[in-house]
Amino acid sequence: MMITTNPGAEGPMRAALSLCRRHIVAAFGFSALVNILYIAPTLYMLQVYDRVVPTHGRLTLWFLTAVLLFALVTLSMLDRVRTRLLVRAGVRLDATLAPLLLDATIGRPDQPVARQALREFDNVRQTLSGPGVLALFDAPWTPIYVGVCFLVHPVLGVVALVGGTILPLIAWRNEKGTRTALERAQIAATTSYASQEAMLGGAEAVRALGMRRAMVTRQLRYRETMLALQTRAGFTGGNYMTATKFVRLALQSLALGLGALLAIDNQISGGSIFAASFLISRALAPIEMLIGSWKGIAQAHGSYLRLDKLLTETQTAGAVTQLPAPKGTLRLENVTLFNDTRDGTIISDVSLPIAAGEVIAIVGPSGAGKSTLARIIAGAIRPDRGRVRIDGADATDWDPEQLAEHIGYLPQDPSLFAGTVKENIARFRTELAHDPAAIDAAAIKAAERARARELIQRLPGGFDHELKPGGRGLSAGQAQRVALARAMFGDPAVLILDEPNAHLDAEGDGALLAAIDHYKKAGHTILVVSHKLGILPVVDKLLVMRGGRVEMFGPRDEVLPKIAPQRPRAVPAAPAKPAPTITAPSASA
Ligand SMILES: Nc1ncnc2c1ncn2[C@@H]1O[C@H](COP(=O)(O)OP(=O)(O)OP(=O)(O)O)[C@@H](O)[C@H]1O
Repeated sequence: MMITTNPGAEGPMRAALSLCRRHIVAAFGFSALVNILYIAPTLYMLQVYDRVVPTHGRLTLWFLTAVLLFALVTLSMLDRVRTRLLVRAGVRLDATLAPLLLDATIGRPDQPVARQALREFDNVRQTLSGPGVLALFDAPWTPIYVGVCFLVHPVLGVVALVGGTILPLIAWRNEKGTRTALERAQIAATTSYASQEAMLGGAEAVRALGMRRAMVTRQLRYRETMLALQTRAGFTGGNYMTATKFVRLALQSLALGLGALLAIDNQISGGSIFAASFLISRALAPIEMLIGSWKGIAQAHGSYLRLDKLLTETQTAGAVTQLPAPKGTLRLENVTLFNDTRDGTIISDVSLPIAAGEVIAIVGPSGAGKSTLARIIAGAIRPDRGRVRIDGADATDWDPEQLAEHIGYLPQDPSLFAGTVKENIARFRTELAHDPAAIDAAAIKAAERARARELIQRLPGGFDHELKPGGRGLSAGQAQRVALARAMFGDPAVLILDEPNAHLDAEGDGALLAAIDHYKKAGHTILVVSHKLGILPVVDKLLVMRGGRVEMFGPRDEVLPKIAPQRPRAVPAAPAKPAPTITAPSASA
């Protein structure tokens, strides 16, 4: 079932939980039966002391024992069933939420909670079927046990009532005393794990640059913060746990003593002494268990809230109308992107018309915002203001996965993944149970379009060459050409290539130029971010960026003399040597 968020409606986590409501309600119902059966040993004890021992009734003892064993076997089975119901609820929750959470992690990789989302979710799922939740289900039975104590004798009832009042107070103090520390510890842990993951991603550079000890020290500092907060919460929780144990043991013993006094005065039977102590212990057990498991419950609750926020923020609208395949007309309207602190912009008010079939080179100095603009047009990030229109329709009106089929994007860092070269080129469509033969054919065609087929076939295993995590196993130039083939998979109407020739040799440069030329002739729209002149022969227009703004935009032959007056007038047909770089004029020029 699809979970969507409407303003004012229940959050996505709650909506998912409500899908498991039947399991949870059933587990609660079984808890009621379990708690009724927990009285069986007490009744057995009463009967043995008060009926069997005085009358020497062996047969009665056999009968009572048989009934008790039957009750205990039933209790164990019911206990097992309620635990299994909660585990099943967890599995169901996983089936509903794991795809949404994985999707959300891709949507917000900048957030530590997104990086740890599945770990946080596993925490919630395991807590759901853990002893803390069972204790929560048992807790409503505490007043009933206290009531039964009153039935044995009002004095013993008062002792149970004292325990039933003091322990929830301790539990409440425990919750108040540890909540903030636990929340902070959890956030510190999430940040620490996320930073560790990032460090491992750059482990090679860390080793080569002699940053090993420095990075370990920094990582330990994060852990220290996390440990200090966890220790503080642990100490506070431990104090309350000790107090709980003391109160329970003291009241249990007191009940024995008082019971003995009452028995001496012939107000209760001998068996009732032990029965009352047992009932008090049973009445207080869930509260004691709750205090003991509170850390886990509070952490799971924190995770629940963070995941709910993440899902609410990243959820895409439900079904959107399927639009026809675009021809490739682009229009940028006041596209603006703020920086992280939102006190400045990375892209400011960019408005551009790009006709279908045009080839645009985006140039400008480092940090001008070229890659960021390319990422926005490719749909990798959303602008904070303004819109990108494709064939007149706002890009956000498209189903992102459907739109991505019509956009080929080559990021600055090739971003290949563990898997075969073919799987990477085919954008892992093999995972979606599409026709494998058609995917193979499309992957080979894309490699041919990118002029990368020969290069791939020279690899061990060719198209089935396995890449390691992070796409390792190829040279930078090879990776770039495989990523170019991936961009061209499915002959998309729009191609956005960010520094496609950054790592290419002369052969690669030529191949790239031929590939772009082919797409241009076929009427595809192409945007190329580049510092190199090699692509100029196929370029129609130049977009010059500076400081996140459009500095110049127009036909190549009009813009080029203004930004590179030192260049020879004729545009080279193809670079014989490594291509020189395109430089925008300095701000003062
Ligand atoms: N992920 C990010 N988070 C925050 N700021 C970013 C991010 N990526 C880029 N920036 C900022 O955006 C600005 C533009 O960066 P961008 O990568 O778009 O420049 P560029 O013109 O492509 O540079 P280059 O030619 O060096 O690749 C930079 O000042 C950079 O600090």
